[in-house]
Amino acid sequence: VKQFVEDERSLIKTPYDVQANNQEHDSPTSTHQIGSVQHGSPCFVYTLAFFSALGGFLFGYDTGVVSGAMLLLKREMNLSSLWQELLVSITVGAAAVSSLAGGYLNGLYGRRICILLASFIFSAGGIILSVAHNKEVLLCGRLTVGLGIGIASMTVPVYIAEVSPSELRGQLVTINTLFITGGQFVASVVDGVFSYLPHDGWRYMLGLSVVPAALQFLGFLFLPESPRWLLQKGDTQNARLVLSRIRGGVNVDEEYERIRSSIEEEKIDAGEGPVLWRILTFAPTRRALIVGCGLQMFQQLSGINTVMYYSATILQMSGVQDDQMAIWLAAATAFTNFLFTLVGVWLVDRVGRRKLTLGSILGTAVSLMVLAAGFLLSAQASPPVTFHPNDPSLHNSTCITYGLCESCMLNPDCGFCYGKNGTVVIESSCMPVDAASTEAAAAGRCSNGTQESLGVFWAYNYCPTSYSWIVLLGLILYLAFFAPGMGPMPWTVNSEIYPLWARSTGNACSAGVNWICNVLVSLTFLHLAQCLTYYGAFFLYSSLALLGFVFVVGCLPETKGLRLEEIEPLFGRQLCSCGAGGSQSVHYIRVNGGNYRSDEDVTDDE
Ligand SMILES: O[C@H]1[C@H](O)[C@@H](O)[C@H](O)[C@@H](O)[C@H]1O
Repeated sequence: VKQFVEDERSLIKTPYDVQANNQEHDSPTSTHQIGSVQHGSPCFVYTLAFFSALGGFLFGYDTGVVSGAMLLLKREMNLSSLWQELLVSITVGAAAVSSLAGGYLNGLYGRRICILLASFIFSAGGIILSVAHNKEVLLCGRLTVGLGIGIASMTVPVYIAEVSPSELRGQLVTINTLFITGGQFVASVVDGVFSYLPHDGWRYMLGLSVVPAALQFLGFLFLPESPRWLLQKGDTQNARLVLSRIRGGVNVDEEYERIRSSIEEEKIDAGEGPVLWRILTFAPTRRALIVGCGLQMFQQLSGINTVMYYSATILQMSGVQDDQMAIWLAAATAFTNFLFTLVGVWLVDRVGRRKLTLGSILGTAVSLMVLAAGFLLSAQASPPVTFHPNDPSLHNSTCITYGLCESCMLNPDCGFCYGKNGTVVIESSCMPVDAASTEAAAAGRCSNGTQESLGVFWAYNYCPTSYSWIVLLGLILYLAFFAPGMGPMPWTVNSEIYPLWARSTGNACSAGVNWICNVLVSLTFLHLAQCLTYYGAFFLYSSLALLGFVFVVGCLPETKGLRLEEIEPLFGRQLCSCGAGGSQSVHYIRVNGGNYRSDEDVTDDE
């Protein structure tokens, strides 16, 4: 530590620093031009962003890997559907709880310790999962990784935002979401590869997350704390050293002074009592919290995780019969999500957060309508049940009571067994699904292993249709619109809209809202589909996305290019009147230490 401090001290005295100081004094405008400050080489900042975003990778990997692992686990451990559901949702539930707790830990111990803690928890969870010998230990492992995901999901964007120069901030925080979708893609490839192993493939799937987790842990042993957090805690010397290190010595004094004076001003705003109470009772932070939580809520309510989770089914509807093929096509879906998030990284600091989010959510709503229309047309053309097998073992089954493939498919206990004459469906029946696998019927022509020889097909969760191309089109459009904007922007915007004193708690609340809505949407999708059918469910998501569009039009100000300290004033105006891109032309002044007002409205006396 001593050596580190010495090194850092010598860094301050570099010619760079002298040059920076001179420049600053020569140029009277340098502290007031929005986004005009040129920083030194961002190499170190990229390194910081990479190691932090490994947290995003683990978030994506651990949420994505479970669907493939479950296919093997349910066979090897004989899991009931309740246990399968438990193993999937306990992770998301734990993430919701720990993201909320993460706010407190972040404020108290700092971003770096929280990232170290999350990577330690991820490693421990990975180890528990890979050596698990029964389902209870598995559950404990899934709960552990969930705790890691929650802390990482709220800490990493905050850390990256706080160490980035303003002109790169959007891009660097969005890289975290790129890593989330990258993690989901890698997980689907790992699932595909290890699904060929006859035994224990799931141990590798679940255990491999230890590698990036350990890498992040080791990396963060050597990486610094956020200078903003250090300054807030009064550790001025280290804050100055770290800032100098991450800026390569350029413009350090200016940034240091700006953060320091903003912390001083914030002390006046912050008031007394618990942070959440102070956020709620101070208008600008209350508005920021509504915007942050609203964005996270609409991200999940527009159904990303059902689309990802059911992509295999959607693709099966498009005519892919083979299960192994469906796994690989689900990997293609995850890759598309990743690819379009890359577009978001490229766009965010060019077009700005507001335009990107608006275009994305509108496109998402339209794509959901296309998806719904595809499902609607498929349902209308749903083939009827024409063959009723006379098997006494089926007499108690509800499956044989359905008259259409559509209703048969919506019952998770049933599947559709049919023959083909050219493209026409013939001799179709609705049969109970095999208890061990959804790949075959419990009895009759479509029971295990006999389909091919009898020339019949088994459709679980979908109906044979000629409109599947519309559904496929909807899926691709959905990912193309959602991934660049609605995927990353809620995380990016939340990392920058709160003042320092409210940042940990604000992000904890909004991340909590994200995880709670995630659980809600995933747990209700099947019931929703049963009550409203697939097209009803997707029309509902589409309407929610449209509602989100209205919310974004009214409430999301542009934060592109602004320094973190310049963003709070944007929320000094009434909520839902922060118009498009106003930040570049309107200047705000804090009046008498209270609310911000546009400088045009403030009199000289004030
Ligand atoms: O931003 C991410 C990303 O879009 C992921 O693909 C999704 O699974 C997460 O729920 C979301 O928070």
